[in-house]
Amino acid sequence: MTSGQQTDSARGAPGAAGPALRVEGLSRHFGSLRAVDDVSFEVAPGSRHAVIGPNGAGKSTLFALVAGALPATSGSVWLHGEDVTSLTEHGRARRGLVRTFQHSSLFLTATARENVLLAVQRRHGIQARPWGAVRRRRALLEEADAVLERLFLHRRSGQAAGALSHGERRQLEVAVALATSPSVLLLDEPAAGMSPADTQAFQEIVLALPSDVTVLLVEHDLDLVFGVADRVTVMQLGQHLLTGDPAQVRASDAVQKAYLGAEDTSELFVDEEGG
Ligand SMILES: Nc1ncnc2c1ncn2[C@@H]1O[C@H](COP(=O)(O)OP(=O)(O)OP(=O)(O)O)[C@@H](O)[C@H]1O
Repeated sequence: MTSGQQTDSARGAPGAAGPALRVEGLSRHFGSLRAVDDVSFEVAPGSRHAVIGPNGAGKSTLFALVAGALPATSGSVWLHGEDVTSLTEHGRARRGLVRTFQHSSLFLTATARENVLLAVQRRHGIQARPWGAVRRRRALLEEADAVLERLFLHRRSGQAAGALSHGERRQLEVAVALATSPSVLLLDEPAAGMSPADTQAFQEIVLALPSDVTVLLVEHDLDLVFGVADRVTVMQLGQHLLTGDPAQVRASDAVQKAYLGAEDTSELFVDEEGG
């Protein structure tokens, strides 16, 4: 079974209608600062949903609240209709809400394949005796290789993670997350530090993710956001400004003013037609 071939139970409630992810009145205060202030929005199953906003808008804090890395001051996080607010990051990951890390969490001396294999093994609960029977080993390797191929890393599978380029490492981080079989994949500023060419390549990777994996992406790079997202949430000063489809967000005066703090917004959203 590959990451794209999962049981309904691994994806949350079988055949569940309703959002894959919902945040309801979510707040996080640091002293008197409301870094995230009463934010509510929903992420539809299978969506590529981006969270954007100017510096200090609260995106990273929101991401940490959703992932379970930071406790909320108030509000709740729902995964496939289940309230996961009280669960740790690990508990949420076990239910399918899996994040990548902005800073590398890879074993740099292990190969790309070994990094993915470890995640596959963890998913199957194999820790003490990783290799077991030959047949089982082969099945696990096939699963790891399928993930590497989906992430366009199969030609690099024998390379040590530390020998990969920055962009390839970011790909591998997604591969490791995908190998744990998430229903909702959280991507934390994947384009940070990437060259334009790497960012372009990463766009293809996000587009190639299994369609039944819901993706929530926090990202600065608007080219990447508008290249992959079917839904965008905009934050400003900790508050939810707008959730809409990309065209609505591009057309919103409020969004453009939030970014520039001014009326001159002509350069902000440049699409391929130059508009
Ligand atoms: N641990 C913390 N303690 C105090 N203030 C914090 C903490 N983390 C974030 N903040 C503040 O909360 C606000 C939101 O920060 P956050 O990093 O979530 O915004 P962001 O939208 O991700 O910004 P950027 O785009 O610059 O990464 C900022 O004013 C920030 O200084």
